[in-house]
Amino acid sequence: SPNKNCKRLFTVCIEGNIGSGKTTFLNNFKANDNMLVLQEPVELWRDVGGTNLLEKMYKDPVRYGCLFQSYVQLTMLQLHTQKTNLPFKVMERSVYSARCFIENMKRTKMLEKVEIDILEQWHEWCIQRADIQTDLIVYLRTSPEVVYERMRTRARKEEDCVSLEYLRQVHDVHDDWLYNRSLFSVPAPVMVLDANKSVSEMMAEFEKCRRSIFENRDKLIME
Ligand SMILES: Cc1cc2cn([C@H]3C[C@H](O)[C@@H](CO)O3)c(=O)nc2[nH]1
Repeated sequence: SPNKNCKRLFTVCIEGNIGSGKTTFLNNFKANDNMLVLQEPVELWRDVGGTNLLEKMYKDPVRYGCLFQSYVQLTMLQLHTQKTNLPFKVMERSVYSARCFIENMKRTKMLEKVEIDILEQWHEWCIQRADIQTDLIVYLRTSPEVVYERMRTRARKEEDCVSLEYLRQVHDVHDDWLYNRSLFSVPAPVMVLDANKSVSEMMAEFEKCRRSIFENRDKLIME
């Protein structure tokens, strides 16, 4: 049944590098009772029937990169297709940014051609056949040096071997996709925010973003 104001669901995906402030930004949306807020299912990736697949991927990306990304794809697809009667859904990352991480593994030769082919076929099927309507992408754009410091401070144990060089690579793929628009097609309008700012300065950015989502929802929805 359509949500209470009889308009179709409006979906926002928050994208950005590791440490770009997505979770903090996303948590602000939880204050709205008309939004389904879906954080990245990292806890699932850390415990796949007792296996910490995130840790294994970072320790041995050649051996576990493909398996990890295929599980990420499944868990993201589950979130994209999660039904709600609420008018808004806000997700942390997406099957689109999953493709960015796969692209980076391709660029850095972590994946064999056959692994890339299978992951891309899965991705293509998701895009063609699954209902993953996206209406707005919010890109928390950062510099690799800034997110490197934040990542070190946050000290997620699986990331303790992540280098600044890796963050530069992930940044470049996100920038090619969402800023330079020179990589994959962009499935929705993009709002680029300067996420190098402090948490308090980001609150103002968040407020602007939240207001423009509500005010421009009708305009932003592409029929
Ligand atoms: C869609 C998608 C999210 C995602 C996260 N990650 C990693 C980056 C961080 O270290 C951790 C949580 O975002 O998982 C990844 O390697 N590949 C991914 N693909």
